[in-house]
Formats: sequence, structure tokens, C-alpha cells
Amino acid sequence: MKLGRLNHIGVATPSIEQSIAIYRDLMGADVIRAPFDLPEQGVKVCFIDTPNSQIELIEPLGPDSPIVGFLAKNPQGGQHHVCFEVPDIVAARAWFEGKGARILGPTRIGAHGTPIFFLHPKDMGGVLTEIMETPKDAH
Ligand SMILES: CC[C@H](C(=O)O)C(=O)SCCNC(=O)CCNC(=O)[C@H](O)C(C)(C)COP(=O)(O)OP(=O)(O)OC[C@H]1O[C@@H](n2cnc3c(N)ncnc32)[C@H](O)[C@@H]1OP(=O)(O)O
Ligand SMILES: [Co+2]
Repeated sequence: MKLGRLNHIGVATPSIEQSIAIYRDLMGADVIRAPFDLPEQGVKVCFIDTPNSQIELIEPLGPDSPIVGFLAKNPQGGQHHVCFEVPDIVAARAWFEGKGARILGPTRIGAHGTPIFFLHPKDMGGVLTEIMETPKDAH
């Protein structure tokens, strides 16, 4: 397998609206897409476009959100995960399983509408890493 494009950096926040203001007013972000809920993943999401990638703002949706623990430890929010693209999510999952990396949960549909899974941070040098199949109409 080859290292693919960095699709986004996930940033957990207690308030997507407050974080949007930072990227819009302080960082001069042009394109801010409307936030949307992803209940099956337990998050509200807002993508901020950068020239070559995206910031994915994520706010907990409900008490069982997978980012509740992270925000309990980091009440201001913070850098949560990175996401790399692969051409084939099934082949990628087999690759990582073959390498003994811990995969968190089933492959499921992520915020870009394509299949994703997560690699445990302990197997990625402390970095929670999302693997995402490249959207068919991408780039
Ligand atoms: C999918 C929609 C969207 C998309 O892009 O399509 C998203 O990206 S949504 C993102 C939110 N969803 C997820 O993060 C799903 C995968 N995450 C998980 O399963 C959990 O967050 C998990 C298992 C990584 C951590 O769960 P939890 O915080 O409840 O467990 P612990 O506190 O026990 O953590 C265990 C261990 O991992 C360290 N940890 C936790 N979160 C992170 C992190 N974001 N980055 C790095 N390390 C992390 C934590 O410190 C613990 O380490 P220890 O040394 O044992 O203290
Ligand atoms: Co993500």
C-alpha cells in the first residue's frame, strides 16, 4: 500500500459555531460548508476548505459520541485525528489487518459519503488515523 492524500485533519470542538468563527474571522477561511449531523457516527461535522485539504470540525452528538472522552480530557477541543485517502477500502483494511494494526470498529460510511475505518492511535505513534476511500468524483 502507498501513503495517500491527506484528506482532512479532524479537530474536536465543544462548539462548532465558535470554531467556525476562528477559521472564518482569524484564519480567513473562504469556503465554510454548512454544518451537518452525522448521528450514526455521533458527531456534528463542518468542513473548512483549505487550498489543499480540509479541516473537519467535529462536535459531539449525544452522550455516546466517540469524542466525549477526548473533550473531557481536552475541554477546549483540539487536533483529534488525521485522515488519509486510499483507492480501495477493502484492500486497505486487509493490508492493515495483515500488518497487525488494530482497526477500530467496522468499515462504515463517513462524512464524505465513502467507506472509512480508524486505526488505533497506539499503533500510529499516538495519532488516531482515519482511512477513507477516495470519492469517485474527487480531484
Ligand atoms: C466518521 C465521521 C467523520 C469522518 O471523517 O468521516 C469522523 O472522522 S468522526 C471522528 C470521531 N469518531 C472516532 O474518533 C471513531 C474512532 N475513535 C474511537 O473509537 C475512540 O475515540 C478511541 C478508541 C480512539 C478512543 O476512545 P476513548 O477516548 O473513549 O478511549 P480512551 O480514553 O480509553 O483512549 C484510549 C487511549 O487512546 C488515547 N486516545 C484517545 N483518543 C485519542 C486521539 N484522538 N488521538 C490520540 N490518542 C487518543 C487515549 O489517550 C488513551 O491512551 P492512554 O495512554 O491509555 O491514556
Ligand atoms: Co474524519
